[in-house]
Amino acid sequence: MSEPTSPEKIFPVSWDQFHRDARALAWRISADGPFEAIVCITRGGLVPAAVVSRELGIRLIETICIASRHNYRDQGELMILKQVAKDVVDKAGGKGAGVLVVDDLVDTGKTAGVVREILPDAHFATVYAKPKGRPLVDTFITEVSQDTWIYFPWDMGLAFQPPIAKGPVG
Ligand SMILES: O=P(O)(O)OC[C@H]1O[C@H](OP(=O)(O)OP(=O)(O)O)[C@H](O)[C@@H]1O
Ligand code: HPA
Ligand SMILES: [Mg+2]
Repeated sequence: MSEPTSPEKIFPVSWDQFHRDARALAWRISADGPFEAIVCITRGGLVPAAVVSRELGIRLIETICIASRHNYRDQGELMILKQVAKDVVDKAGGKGAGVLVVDDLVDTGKTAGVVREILPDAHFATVYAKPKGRPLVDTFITEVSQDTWIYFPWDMGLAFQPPIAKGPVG
């Protein structure tokens, strides 16, 4: 995906907003439980998983470590660096029933599709969703267009903003 140029194609998220959205996700999921374990998709899923586990009182947290963007935005070959532990997969019939899978967002759905193959009966939750990946998630909070890039707070820092009107600053 090329760099978006118009402001509406850029979706920056502050820590505050991310916390609020992750907590809203926990509220929305709470009726679908109880869940025995969370499987979070690293690395992006680590942050919402911390918030959701605190809100829903889930203390068994497992990871599946997947890397797909080896070069910032360019999606490359999807690599599973660490699988889900067998005892978590084996819960409730071996297909992930009672397991909550958490990620920060679903974009093309490639990552979610791979995890769904491993845990077909798990409940899949992301904070944000883009249209292509949306059918793969059970619960999400905010949808953005496919050509929007979401900037997460852990990828950003404070920076000077030039005024909207052109011309010399000051
Ligand atoms: O729906 P998809 O097109 O598969 O994209 C979504 C995935 O891409 C990002 O992870 P990434 O692989 O970049 O790694 P990271 O979580 O370590 O940043 C994001 O955190 C999702 O896991
Ligand atoms: O919009 C995005 N933002 C950050 N990481 C991502 N990984 C896939 N899509 C995105
Ligand atoms: Mg990720």
